[in-house]
Amino acid sequence: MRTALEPVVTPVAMGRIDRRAIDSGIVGYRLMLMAGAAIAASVLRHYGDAAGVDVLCGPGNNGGDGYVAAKMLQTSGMCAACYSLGDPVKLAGDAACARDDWGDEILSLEDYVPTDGRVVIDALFGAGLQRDVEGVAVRVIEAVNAFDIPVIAADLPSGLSGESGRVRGTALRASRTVTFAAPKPGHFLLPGRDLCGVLEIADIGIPSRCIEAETEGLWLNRPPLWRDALPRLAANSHKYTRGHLGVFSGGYRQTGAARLAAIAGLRVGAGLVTVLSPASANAANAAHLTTIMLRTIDGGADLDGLLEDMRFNSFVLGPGFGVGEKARDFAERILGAGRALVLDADGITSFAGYHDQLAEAAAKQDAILFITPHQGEFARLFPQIASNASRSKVEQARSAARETEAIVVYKGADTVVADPSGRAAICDNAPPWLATAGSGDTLAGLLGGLAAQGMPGFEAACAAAWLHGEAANRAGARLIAEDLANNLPAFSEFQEY
Ligand SMILES: NC(=O)C1=CN([C@@H]2O[C@H](COP(=O)(O)OP(=O)(O)OC[C@H]3O[C@@H](n4cnc5c(N)ncnc54)[C@H](OP(=O)(O)O)[C@@H]3O)[C@@H](O)[C@H]2O)[C@@H](O)CC1
Ligand SMILES: Nc1ncnc2c1ncn2[C@@H]1O[C@H](COP(=O)(O)OP(=O)(O)O)[C@@H](O)[C@H]1O
Ligand SMILES: [K+]
Repeated sequence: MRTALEPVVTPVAMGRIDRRAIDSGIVGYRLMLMAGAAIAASVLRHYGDAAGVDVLCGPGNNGGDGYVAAKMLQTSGMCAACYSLGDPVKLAGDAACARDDWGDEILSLEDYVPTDGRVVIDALFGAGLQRDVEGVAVRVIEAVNAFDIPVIAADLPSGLSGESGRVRGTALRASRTVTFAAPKPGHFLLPGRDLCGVLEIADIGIPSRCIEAETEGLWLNRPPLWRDALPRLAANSHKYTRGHLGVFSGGYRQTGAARLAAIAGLRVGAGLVTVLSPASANAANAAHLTTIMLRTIDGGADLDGLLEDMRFNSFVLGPGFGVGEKARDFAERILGAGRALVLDADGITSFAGYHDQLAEAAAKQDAILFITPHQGEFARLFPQIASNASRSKVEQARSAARETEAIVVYKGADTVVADPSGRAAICDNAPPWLATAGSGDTLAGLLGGLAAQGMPGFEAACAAAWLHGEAANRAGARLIAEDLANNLPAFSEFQEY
């Protein structure tokens, strides 16, 4: 069985999905019963021998899920207590039904005290969190966090924005989070991912057609998103049909980054890889290269000569290259010649303040531009987008992609890939030991190598980011960047993933 795509939906889109399901004849309260049942099942599965469960219920439907879970746990023999934020008489709609079905005492949240041996169900706020948490909710959230007891969050840990993964004032730290129908960006974007603990996605009976109808081009970055676009070898493939990647080297003291990128590009399948080096760095490069070729490129005229060879179809520019006019000039010549360019590191910083010039170059016929900024580089190239903290990392990456006609790989533990059409994917497979010198250079090389093989841009960027994380997982925690290329999985491994 081939696993399906995994859409990620914003809380606003989730509201539309709920409405579609209800309009198609599914009773809204039935969805809440299923949601509460999924939370109760998780408590029983993981904390079935707890002394009891304290359910913290908010003023909306998230609170409703809490009352349903409390009732089910009580029915199954577990001691359950409900605490309400605000007057439970004011609950409306499905949440009021859930309160009535609970039918037992409801205590005030003011009176809640964390107790050792008991489990907490956090049903204060979910998708409807609109502003910073305040008052008694803050006090309770901080008390629970300090007490270190198991917390199962309904939909989202309270205080976490499902849209951006950011904290609104304060947020609970959950052991597990049970969300419904589809995950939200805040489950994967930092710090949200850390606050959710283990994520469970419960099927509450919403038909997949309702989810698909509201999917807004955002997915979890997993092989089903790009495996069909991976380069495939034919019996008559030869090295030139697999593409020729050129990687620019820095000066003689900055050559290692280019070689890391070059070896990754070769290992991921480019037919040929050449390090393009200033004459001053040729000796350093030559001393370390075997399969990878070396060519001197000092100035624009050398590069124009090289670009006459159409077999050079993909380039990496930036790692160790140096910041300045030369990087801008080289990037513009490559894009002007209609090639794929991975602009990384110093290449990105060189365009700080020259962002329009980059967009103009990327719009050239046949050019494909990838930019792979980490947070600091992103802020340098897109200061206005980065300073708008109300927008999620996904929205920031999408804006950057639109503005520069580029495929943006906005790096970090929660790398986001976005293309100018608005498609985006969030990575969640990168281990923290990937934060090591040279790891970004390797990612640039992987991407350059996939682009050399003609893989479409968005898919190539998603595949490169996922393979990078997977290689790091396989290499293990003592990883150094040199290990990444040797730990790449074979494509055949997940073609049936
Ligand atoms: N829809 C469905 O079919 C299904 C939905 N389900 C569940 O519903 C949840 C969404 O429910 P929801 O939309 O009622 O929002 P919810 O998270 O309860 O919060 C809204 C309440 O909180 C209040 N409030 C907000 N921020 C606040 C703050 N900072 N400080 C204080 N108060 C604040 C806000 O007050 P207001 O802003 O109106 O003053 C309002 O009263 C979703 O996460 C899932 O668990 C499941 O049952 C499956 C079926
Ligand atoms: N905490 C982390 N967890 C997972 N991946 C990380 C983490 N920190 C960084 N990374 C990844 O490691 C790479 C680092 O790239 P970069 O910052 O350019 O480093 P360098 O310039 O040293 O190569 C990026 O792919 C980034 O997504
Ligand atoms: K919650």
